[in-house]
Amino acid sequence: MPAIERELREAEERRARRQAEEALREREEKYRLLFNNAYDAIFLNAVGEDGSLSNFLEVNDVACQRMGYGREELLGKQPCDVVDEESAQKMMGVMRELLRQGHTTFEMTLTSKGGMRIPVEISAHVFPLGGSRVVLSIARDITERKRAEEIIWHQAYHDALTGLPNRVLFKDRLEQALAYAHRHQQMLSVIFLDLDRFKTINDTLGHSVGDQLLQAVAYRLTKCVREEDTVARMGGDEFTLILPEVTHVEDAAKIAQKLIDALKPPFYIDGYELYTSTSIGIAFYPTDGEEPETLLKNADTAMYRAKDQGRNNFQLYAAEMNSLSFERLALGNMLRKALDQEELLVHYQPQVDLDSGEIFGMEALVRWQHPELGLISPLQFISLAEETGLIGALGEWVLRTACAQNKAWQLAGMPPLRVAVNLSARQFKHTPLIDTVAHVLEDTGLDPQYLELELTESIVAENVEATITTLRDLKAMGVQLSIDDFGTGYSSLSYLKRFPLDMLKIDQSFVHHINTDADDAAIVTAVITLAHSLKLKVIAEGVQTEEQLTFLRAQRCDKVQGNLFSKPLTAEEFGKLLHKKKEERWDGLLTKGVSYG
Ligand SMILES: Nc1nc2c(ncn2[C@@H]2O[C@@H]3COP(=O)(O)O[C@H]4[C@@H](O)[C@H](n5cnc6c(=O)[nH]c(N)nc65)O[C@@H]4COP(=O)(O)O[C@H]3[C@H]2O)c(=O)[nH]1
Repeated sequence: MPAIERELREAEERRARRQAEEALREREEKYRLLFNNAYDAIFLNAVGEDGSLSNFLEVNDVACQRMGYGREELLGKQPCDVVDEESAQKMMGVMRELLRQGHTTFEMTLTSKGGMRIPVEISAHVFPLGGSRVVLSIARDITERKRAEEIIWHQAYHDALTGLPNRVLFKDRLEQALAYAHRHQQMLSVIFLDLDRFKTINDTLGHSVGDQLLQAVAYRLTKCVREEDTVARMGGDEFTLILPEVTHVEDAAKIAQKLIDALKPPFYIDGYELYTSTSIGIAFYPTDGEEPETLLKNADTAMYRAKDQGRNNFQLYAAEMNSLSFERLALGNMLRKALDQEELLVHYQPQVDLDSGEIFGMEALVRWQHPELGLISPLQFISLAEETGLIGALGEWVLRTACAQNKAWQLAGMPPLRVAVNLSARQFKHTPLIDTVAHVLEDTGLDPQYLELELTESIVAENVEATITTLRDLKAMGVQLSIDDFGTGYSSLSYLKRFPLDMLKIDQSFVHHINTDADDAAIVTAVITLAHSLKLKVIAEGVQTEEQLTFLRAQRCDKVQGNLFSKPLTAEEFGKLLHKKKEERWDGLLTKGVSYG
């Protein structure tokens, strides 16, 4: 081919190549323009062998802008780095579907660099590219749509005036709460509340004032309950509450009282000082019904009973519970005051060593001297103190009083004795026991060896490992430890070996019948033998007769306590007894069977 012709052809080829390259660049430019100016964020990822997604291979400008990242920065990330935890989990399920079908659409939430959550609808497709597979994801920002959906949802399920859940949402929540309570075998209570004489306010002062009052009432009601409780407005002046996980009837009664009290202070609306009160009905799952409708109906019935009773009170659907619950509620409030107003006192019951015949210690027993009701037994108020959370303060008060009194006797020249103080199960579990005991011993100056803590079987059997740790800490302090009411509870002897105990206390219910009931006698004998084999001392409580004492001595019981020797005494009486007994032994008593006190 002539040179000129070759040159022309080559020039033509170069021109064609340039044109093709130009066309390719233009096309690429167009695609890039489209890619970067699309309304949606676009991401490209490779799919690994195991179906996982690679780092972003490509992202458009919109993706960078919305997510607040620079391009290079975003390219270094994986999808799971830019979504919240819930979305990350969702993506795993979605990936399976995507790889199976080749495409899918789903909603999730992206997290921007600044931590902002961006709800998006993702449309994802899988394509083959260069021998492997890639996923192209187009993410449409649906913030506005979500907001609109939320507003619509809120309007459908909430009361427009107060913003509280409405009847529909209340029913839905109640159904869910009932299903949960059923699964976990828990109680649940439904409260129905109606404002007293609301109609009068509405009719005389107008709807605007009425509406504002309802809003203010709604606000006060929600302040009385926990976040997981539901307060709803059923319409008019009727409100309902769901209290999940109420463990005692008294808990619901207490909240009802709180609601009543919350509405007592005046409301200031449009220059008026308004007073309202409420009548409340309470129904419980499962005792008063298992269906939402039944529970609501029964709470409503109880509410009408409260109205009949003169308004401004609450009633339980099961009428027989009312007096009990009121009584305990009132007593709980009184107990709180009793602690402040020093109506509590400690009595001391001597404990006698059967070898020496001497008083070796005393049990501290709390008493409540109520100004009108008289002396109230601890059996009545200890459980109440546990339920109301007062046990921590009460227990510490008893411990401090008993230790201080014991130290005072020692300083007065009495032979040093050991004071035994009861610990309740809740006190053991829920209060910083070790710190409390250490502080009390330090403050009172009592040598730890003169303090004994009496635990019940239920304490030690409940959480063995935690109990062992606590008991070891107490023991390390030098405190004595005993098990109270032995034999009444869990009858598992296996733990005895594992606990650092000093003494075992035989419950008085066995002691009472040791001379008449062969079984009780056999149990007492067995317990003494067992305790001795574990190197524990045994004390029998509730010893009332000489026959019982004779039996216990024959069985080699170490120590005794009971009305045969002395009933629990005031601190003053006990001091006098110590004075009197300072020189004497209790042998005479033991052999002659004379009782003191
Ligand atoms: N029938 C009869 N009873 C006798 C005799 N000897 C003693 N008792 C009574 O038996 C109870 C012995 O105390 P407990 O088993 O620890 O049983 C105590 C203890 O579990 C609890 N308790 C008392 N004070 C406290 C305290 O400060 N804290 C805690 N957590 N519980 C306490 O209340 C329970 C009852 O205490 P109390 O009514 O003082 O009743 C005392 C005592 O008065 C007797 O010969 N015959």
